[in-house]
Amino acid sequence: MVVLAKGELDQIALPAAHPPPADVRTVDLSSPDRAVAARALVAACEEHGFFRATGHGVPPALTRAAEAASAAFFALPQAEKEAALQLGYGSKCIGGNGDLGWIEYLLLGVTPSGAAAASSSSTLPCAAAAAAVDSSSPTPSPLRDVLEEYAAAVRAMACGVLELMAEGLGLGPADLLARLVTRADSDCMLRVNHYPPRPDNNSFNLLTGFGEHTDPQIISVLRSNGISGLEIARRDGAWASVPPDGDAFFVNVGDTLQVLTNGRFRSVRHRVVVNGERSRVSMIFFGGPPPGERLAPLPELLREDGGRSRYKEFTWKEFKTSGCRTRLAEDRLSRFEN
Ligand SMILES: O=C(O)CCC(=O)C(=O)O
Ligand SMILES: [Fe+2]
Repeated sequence: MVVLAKGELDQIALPAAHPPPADVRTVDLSSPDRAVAARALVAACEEHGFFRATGHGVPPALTRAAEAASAAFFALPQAEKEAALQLGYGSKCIGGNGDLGWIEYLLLGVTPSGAAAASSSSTLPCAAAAAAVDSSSPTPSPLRDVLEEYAAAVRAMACGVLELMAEGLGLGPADLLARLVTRADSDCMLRVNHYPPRPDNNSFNLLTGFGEHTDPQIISVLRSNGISGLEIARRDGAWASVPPDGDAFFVNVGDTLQVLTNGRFRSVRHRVVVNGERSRVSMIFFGGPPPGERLAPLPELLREDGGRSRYKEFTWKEFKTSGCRTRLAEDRLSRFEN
């Protein structure tokens, strides 16, 4: 349940609008013709910063199990959910700076060796979010176990995406990008979002589920149940709705990848609108680099741009610390532009 105080419903109400469907490109990650798939991936990242991934290798039964276990958790009484500290439960507050949504969620820091509740309520840049709560002797949790297994499978897929991307961009070695999200200290997270149906006594048709933003990490890999709500901003700024797809995953370019590619790839602005009578459940893996990683346009790509870097160098920790003070919709990269 999402418990809103007086006046908060007005803050998350949205004007009625029905954006057209987004023209989402599909990339088959298991295509026998890798060069074709790599070109399609690069074109999609340049154009929208967003694509649908098929041939992803994540077992459908694992995805279904993770989603069903999450849905069962969200159906528990509120007090039980709030007591589940090891799962990083939160509701309505997105980040620490006043952004509200019709949402409840679980947020776990994931390392190659396991998952633990994140010590912050945000996947947005915030220094504290990097540090997962100590998981050395966690309380047994079947839900966390299945989410951990799911996160490992999606991380492997994200690595496949980043390897194909490196190939498409002509970068070497093959794991130049993938290794940023596979190190023991990589700052990766799994977020499970639940958008309950619209409240009955609500005079508004549409509510903000998750307000507009870009994801700060390198890459985000999202899947949702069959309920619509995700929208992406096109280059002209207009919103377009993403038709739900129960089998495929959606991949977002994050701010960090925009920087690494010197702006060639676009960190896609997106939001979730709650418009329905049925719950939406989405699970998103965020692939972020280690805190001390120095981030700047890759030299190979700079050469193509005549050596002109659009961004100053910064570490992931610096980016998160600076982003801590921002509201959700802010352009967090602007202060790092040259
Ligand atoms: O729940 C969704 O479908 C997307 C949410 C999102 O953009 C995020 O958690 O960063
Ligand atoms: Fe996002």
